[in-house]
Order: sequence, then C-alpha cells, then structure tokens
Amino acid sequence: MDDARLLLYAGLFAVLMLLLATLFNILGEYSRNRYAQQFAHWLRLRLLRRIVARPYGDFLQQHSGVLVKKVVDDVRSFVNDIFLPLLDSMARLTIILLLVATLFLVHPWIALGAAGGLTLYYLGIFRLLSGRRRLVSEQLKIANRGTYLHAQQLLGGIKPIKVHRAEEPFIGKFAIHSGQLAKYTPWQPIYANVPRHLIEPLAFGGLVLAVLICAARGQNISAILPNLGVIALAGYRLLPAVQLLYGQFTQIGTTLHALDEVYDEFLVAEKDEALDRGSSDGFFPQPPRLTWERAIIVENLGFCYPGTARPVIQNLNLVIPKNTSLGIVGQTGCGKSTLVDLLLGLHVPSSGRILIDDTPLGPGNRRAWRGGIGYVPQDIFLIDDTIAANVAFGVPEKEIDANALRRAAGAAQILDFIEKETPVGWQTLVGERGVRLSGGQRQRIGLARALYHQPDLLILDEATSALDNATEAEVMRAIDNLQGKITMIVIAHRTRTVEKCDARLEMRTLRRQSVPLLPSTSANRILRSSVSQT
Ligand SMILES: Nc1ncnc2c1ncn2[C@@H]1O[C@H](COP(=O)(O)OP(=O)(O)OP(=O)(O)O)[C@@H](O)[C@H]1O
Repeated sequence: MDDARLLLYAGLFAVLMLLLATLFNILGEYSRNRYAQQFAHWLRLRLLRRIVARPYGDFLQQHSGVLVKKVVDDVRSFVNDIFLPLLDSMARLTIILLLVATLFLVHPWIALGAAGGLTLYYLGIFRLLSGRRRLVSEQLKIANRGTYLHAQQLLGGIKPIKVHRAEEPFIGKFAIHSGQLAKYTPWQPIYANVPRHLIEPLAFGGLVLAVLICAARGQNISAILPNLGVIALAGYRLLPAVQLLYGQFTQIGTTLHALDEVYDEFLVAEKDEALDRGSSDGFFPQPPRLTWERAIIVENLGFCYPGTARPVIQNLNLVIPKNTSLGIVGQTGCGKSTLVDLLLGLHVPSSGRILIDDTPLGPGNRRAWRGGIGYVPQDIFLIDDTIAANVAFGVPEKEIDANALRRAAGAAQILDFIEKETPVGWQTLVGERGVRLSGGQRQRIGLARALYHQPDLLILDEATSALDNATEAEVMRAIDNLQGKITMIVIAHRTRTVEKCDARLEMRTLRRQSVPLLPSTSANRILRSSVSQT
C-alpha cells in the first residue's frame, strides 16, 4: 500500500471516528434530556395528584395561581436547572478525575498541586457567595410567585377590572414582581462565571511569576519550561471542566427555591391527615354510589373554619328522611353553604357527625357518597368546552349518553335553548368559564349537570337566583316534579322558592363563640320543629 493510499484510509478512518463520536454525543444528549423530561412528566403528574388529593379546606387557604406555578413552572425549573445540571455534574466530575489521574501519571506533584489549588479556589468562592446565592434564590421565589399570582388575578378578573378602570394598579402589582425577576435573574450567570473571570488572569499571572522568579534566581528557564508546559496544558484542559462544574452548582444554588416549592408540596401532602383518604396514593377511585334507605342524620354538628375562632355552625341536629325535601333559608353569611359543604363531605365537622342511615360520613365513604349527589352551587363553574361536556362534566367524550343529556337538559328547562338557539347545538363551545352564556343559561346548565347522573340527593344552593320569574317558575316546576322521587335540599333567599319543601330550616348567624350558642330557642329548635311539622 503506497503512502498516499495509507494517508487516505487513515484520514477516512479519522473522519468516521469523528462522525461516530458526534453521533454518540447527540444520542447521549438526547437520552439525557429525554430521561430528564420523562422525570419532569412523572413529577408534574405526581405533584398534581398530590395537590388534588388534599382536602378541600386547603384550597381555601392557597391561591390557585401559586399551585399552578408549582406544577408547571417549579417542576420545569427543578428539572432543567437542578436535575439536569446534577446529571451533567456527574459526567463533568468524571472527566475532571480522569484528567487529574492522567496528569498524575505524567507529573504527580503538578497534578496534586493543580487539583488542590483549584478545589480550594472554587470552594472558597462558592462559600464566599453562598449568602448572595441564597438571597437571589429567595427573591426569585417571591417574584415568581408574585408574577403568576398577579397575572392570574388580572386576567381572571378582567371584566370588573375594566369596569372599575383598575388596569394600572393591577398591572403595577405585576410589574413589581416582574421587576424583581429582572433585577435578580442576571445575577445567576454572574455568580456562575465570577471564578472564570478571575482565574484566567490569575493563572496566567502565576505562570509569568513562576518564570520571573526562576529567572531572578538565575535558574535555567529552559529546564523548567517542560514543567510549565505541563501546567499550562493541565490548566487548559482542566479549567473549562472545573468552571462548568462550578457553574452548574451555582445554578443549582440559585434555583433551590424551585426545589423548595416542589418538596414543600410533597411534605404537606405526605402528612396522612392532609390527604383525602381513599385517594391517599394520589389516585382517585370511583367506588359505586353509596346506597341508603332511611335518612341523612345530622348529630350535634359544629364547624369552625381553620384559623377562625367563631363557629359558623354549632350543635345542629337534623333528620332528612329519604325522598323528602328540605328548604334552607336564612340571612346571608349564616352558614347555609357551609352546611351544604359539610353534607358533601368537603369539610370535616369540628364536632358532631353526619350519618347516612347508620353509617358516619367520613374519609372511607365520602367518594361513594358524592357519587349519588347532584349539586348545583351558587356560581356554576363551566369549562371552556362544549355544552355536552359541561353537562356530562368529567365523563369521557365517547361515553357521554345523549339520552341522559336530553333528559337532564329538559328537566333543567334548557333543552330548547341548546337544540334550537345555539350555533351547533350540544357541540357549541361555551367559552372560558361560560362567558358566551347568560347567567341564567349557566345556572340551568349547572342544574342539567346535577341531574345528568340521576342523583339520589339533589342539593340546590341558590340554584335559581339568576333566573327571571318565569324561568324560575319553570325550573321550580321541574324540581317540584322530583318531589317524593329523590331527596332534595334547597337553599334559597326567597321563601317562596322553598315553600313546597316538606320541611324548612331557618338558619341564623351565630354570635361570638363565648356566648353559649343555640340554646333551646335557637336555630336547632326551629329546625327540629320545622322538620317535625311535616
Ligand atoms: N373559607 C372560609 N374561611 C373563613 N370563613 C369563611 C370561609 N367561607 C365562609 N366563611 C364564613 O362563614 C360564614 C358562613 O358562610 P356561608 O358561605 O356558609 O354563608 P351563606 O349562609 O351560604 O351565605 P350566602 O347566603 O351569602 O351565600 C360567613 O360568615 C363567612 O364569612
């Protein structure tokens, strides 16, 4: 084989090797990123399940924007700015150890000196800046929360904000946090790169100084040149690797707030009592609905919201026989919706209990209990989807029963509107929170949703308040048709809305806790008497 051919083969082999190395690099990078993103997906889901499994009361304490940020932004930040750099650091550390080991074989003292010097230098600067890094991390945590919270508040409440011409104050609140983000984020790369900026002149100056000292001592410079060459080569190979490792640790340090946010959520959810039992593993079973024959019995029920000293309900006793209706009236703020939330198993009573026949309502059976309840709240929550999806709420699209939809919509007096007045009938999109519907239409869709699953117990919390007199009369007629067939609890401000109910409970606002509440003349008795009247 002549020289030219040998050269050609060698060249081709070298190019092939380079291509292979590039391919491995690309594959390695893809696998690493894929692994990290799969981990992020797993973490997001797990975190979301944990959050959703928390008791309803917890959601009254925390803004949903902050929870959304945890699931979306903090997990992304944790994986991209902590987890991936940690993975990289392992690889980087291996390279550094290999370089030092190679150098050790060539020149042990120089290897030890370089390793020791660099370690001391980087550790020193890392420690020196630790306070600043913590501060930046803390400020970024607050600013991140603030931007999410205020953006959500501004865009979620756009109607009243426009009407009250309050755009600027709301944008101003957002701007404060956004400004903090802009102020503290640029420090992240600065802290990461400070040692690099310093070490280059330091290292070069050190080499020059070594040469000058040798020259001053009259040593032969050419004798130390090989050593200096080894030092320069070590520095040339080692420095970028050490610098990258340092940069990654610094990035981790300034993003620790994301880890805090994710970790805190797991800590809260880890506490057994903080989880909705039955979904404590983060999965939500769908047990068959609870069957009951006789009555819902409320025994000495008391409830006080967490963090408040004043009970909203105290010593309440009540029997709601199956297939009867109970009307609840009372002045605003007296606890009607709270009582309903207790009956729905959303709050845990502070005292007393609720029995379904003889079974106390509790963590073990509340999902089964809710399976048989149709509930129409004061504010109907509509998803940005079709009318069909909103009525069948939570039923997968393919499993939606068209007959059940029509039956429920008919009873809620909304069938004609859906089928004759909307552009594409059941497939019409309602817009974010149902903005394309009137208040009355939203309420009737809410009622249809409650009736879709043919509940055993129908709870209407001011369900007809947004309807005009004629429509309310129509809806009430439909509801009255259910009298005697299912159990109903009807909350209303207007007494005439509940006049056809079998029993009526008049609730009153409780006074201060120190005053003995509900003696024989208070709401309990009114309730008992009104129930026993029927
Ligand atoms: N999450 C909460 N934390 C603390 N207190 C609360 C909470 N929710 C409601 N309250 C208080 O509990 C009391 C009862 O509220 P609830 O909503 O049950 O009244 P309501 O009778 O349904 O009123 P309305 O007729 O106006 O709907 C009120 O004084 C209210 O301020």
